[in-house]
Amino acid sequence: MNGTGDRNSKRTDFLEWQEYFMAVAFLAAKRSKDPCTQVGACIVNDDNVIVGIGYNGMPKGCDDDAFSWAKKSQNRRDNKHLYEVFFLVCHAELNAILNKNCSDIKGCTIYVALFPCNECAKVIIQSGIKEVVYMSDKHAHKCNTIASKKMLNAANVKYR
Ligand SMILES: O=c1ccn([C@H]2C[C@H](O)[C@@H](COP(=O)(O)O)O2)c(=O)[nH]1
Ligand SMILES: [Zn+2]
Repeated sequence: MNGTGDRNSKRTDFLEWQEYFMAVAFLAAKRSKDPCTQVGACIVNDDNVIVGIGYNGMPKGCDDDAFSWAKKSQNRRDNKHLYEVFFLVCHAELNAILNKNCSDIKGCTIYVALFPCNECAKVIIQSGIKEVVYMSDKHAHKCNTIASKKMLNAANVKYR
């Protein structure tokens, strides 16, 4: 339909590219087992072709049921964020980059549900991605997000 019910003319209520790619990122996030924060990422090239998708999950071979998803376990080694700094979980952006279906993602854009952390910013920069489009910046006040923005700025990776 075209938004007015007219079946003889082009639809007008279709998803714009950006809405579509962000929706794909959110769909990928639905695969995450993280009880608190589900993150999806979708990498797109200049031809509007999706070249990588990922979500936050335990590394391959690390059983979702054997590794802890807790944030504040008494034994800090059982937390998904070991010692608040190192992560057990593979982040959505890392997975999307590792899952790329082409040899090179230089110049691509990554759509993410959550602003990338410092670790993801490093991988984004090194992969040659030139732009980050994000939905939530709920950790903007945290050191890792501030460091992430500092690195992205220095490397001339745009974000919006
Ligand atoms: O750049 C990022 C930052 C975080 N994530 C994932 C990693 C975790 O599974 C959650 C964050 O958990 P909280 O309980 O909100 O601390 O988000 C990511 O994929 N990419
Ligand atoms: Zn990250």
